[in-house]
Amino acid sequence: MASIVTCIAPVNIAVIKYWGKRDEKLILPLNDSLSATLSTEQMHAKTTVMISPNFTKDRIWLNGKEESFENPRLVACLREIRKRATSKNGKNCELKVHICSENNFPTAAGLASSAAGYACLVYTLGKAFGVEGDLTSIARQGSGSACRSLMGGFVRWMKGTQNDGSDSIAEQVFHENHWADMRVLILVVSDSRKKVSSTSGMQLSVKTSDLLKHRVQNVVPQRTKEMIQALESKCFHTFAELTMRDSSSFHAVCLDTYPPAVYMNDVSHSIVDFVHRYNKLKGSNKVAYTFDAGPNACLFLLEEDVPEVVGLIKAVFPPHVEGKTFMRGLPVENAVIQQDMDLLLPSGPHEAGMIKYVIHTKVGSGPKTLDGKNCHLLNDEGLPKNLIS
Ligand SMILES: Nc1ncnc2c1ncn2[C@@H]1O[C@H](COP(=O)(O)OP(=O)(O)OP(=O)(O)O)[C@@H](O)[C@H]1O
Ligand SMILES: C[C@@](O)(CCOP(=O)(O)OP(=O)(O)O)CC(=O)O
Repeated sequence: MASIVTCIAPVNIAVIKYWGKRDEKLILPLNDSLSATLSTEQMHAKTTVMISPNFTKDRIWLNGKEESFENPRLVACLREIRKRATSKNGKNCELKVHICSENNFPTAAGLASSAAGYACLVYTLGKAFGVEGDLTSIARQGSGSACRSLMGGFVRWMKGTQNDGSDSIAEQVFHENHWADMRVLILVVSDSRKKVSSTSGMQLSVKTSDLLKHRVQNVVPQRTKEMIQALESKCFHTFAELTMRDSSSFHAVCLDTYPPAVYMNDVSHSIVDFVHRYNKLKGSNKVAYTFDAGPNACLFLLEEDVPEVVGLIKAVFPPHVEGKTFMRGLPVENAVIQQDMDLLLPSGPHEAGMIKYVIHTKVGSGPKTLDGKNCHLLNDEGLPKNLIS
């Protein structure tokens, strides 16, 4: 008998960045990291897993196209799930799987698709094979940051000290409702594939950057403690400063890498400048930026400040085409405070189209199983319903 299951999983954005591995194969990090899981309403990976005695080999389709199963990270995740399933129900784990996955946002563009993608893969495989217990140590082997997408709210991935990685797991630090008015704006500067992947960028940093050693030993441990305190007490000013400092510390390591790994571009730096000018005008930190391995900005802010900040973003970085496609996930009308514009725009608005679109979202929950036949991405024969030839 064939069985089929479909799940969705969220993206996460680190406020204390993971950058550098102590073990490439098991994907063990050099430092702890801490992230916010984003709501699946705006951005998610969706994965269907079908197990059937009729299948002759394991197959995977990603965004409508069949991909090779030779990918060692994919193989590792499936092997670990089967290993865990063996001890429970020895029969199913011998059967072959068909996997079909889609992201509802750009893949490999620095928007954490690998995190949502591998979290969803491992979560769905876990459901299909009846595996219980911690899955973060398996998702980690798909992509390090994926282990943080298996839970909602604020999540900490512990570096661990064991050579086998058994203590390098992720845990929820605060539930998604802990800071209910926290909001997130993703400013998409580019959604094309990036030149240097996180995997190879961090490999080179480990080999060549002295600053990375300093970051791992002297910066991250203390900053992580302070970040947890700021989250606990919901002190946005401190949370914002720590978030911005950690983003800059990570990009400084990228520049200290030889040859340098350059992920932020001129638009990213204009966004940094805009945020600092705005915070100065307000007299405290109202917005925080963080950048992953790409030029796109992720802004954290409180709900009450969203209308003003969104209005200002539109004025400072005017869209090419005004309308629904620029602002996604935001139903409210937004106001701009015109009298403050001179301080934010020392030399007038930027040219149109520097920011392609903005996704408005919030902190959300972990992966979910979907119900109903229509939710599956595979048909009764185990082939994708939406195949791109
Ligand atoms: N839904 C998915 N299911 C399985 N694998 C996925 C999925 N989405 C992405 N991936 C894997 O992740 C890879 C993209 O990872 P990459 O780290 O290059 O980009 P990113 O995650 O968008 O960026 P970053 O990690 O810097 O935020 C894809 O090529 C694919 O192998
Ligand atoms: C900058 C980051 O987004 C790096 C993410 O790196 P990945 O998890 O994509 O790398 P691999 O473990 O090699 O797959 C920071 C973070 O998410 O913590």
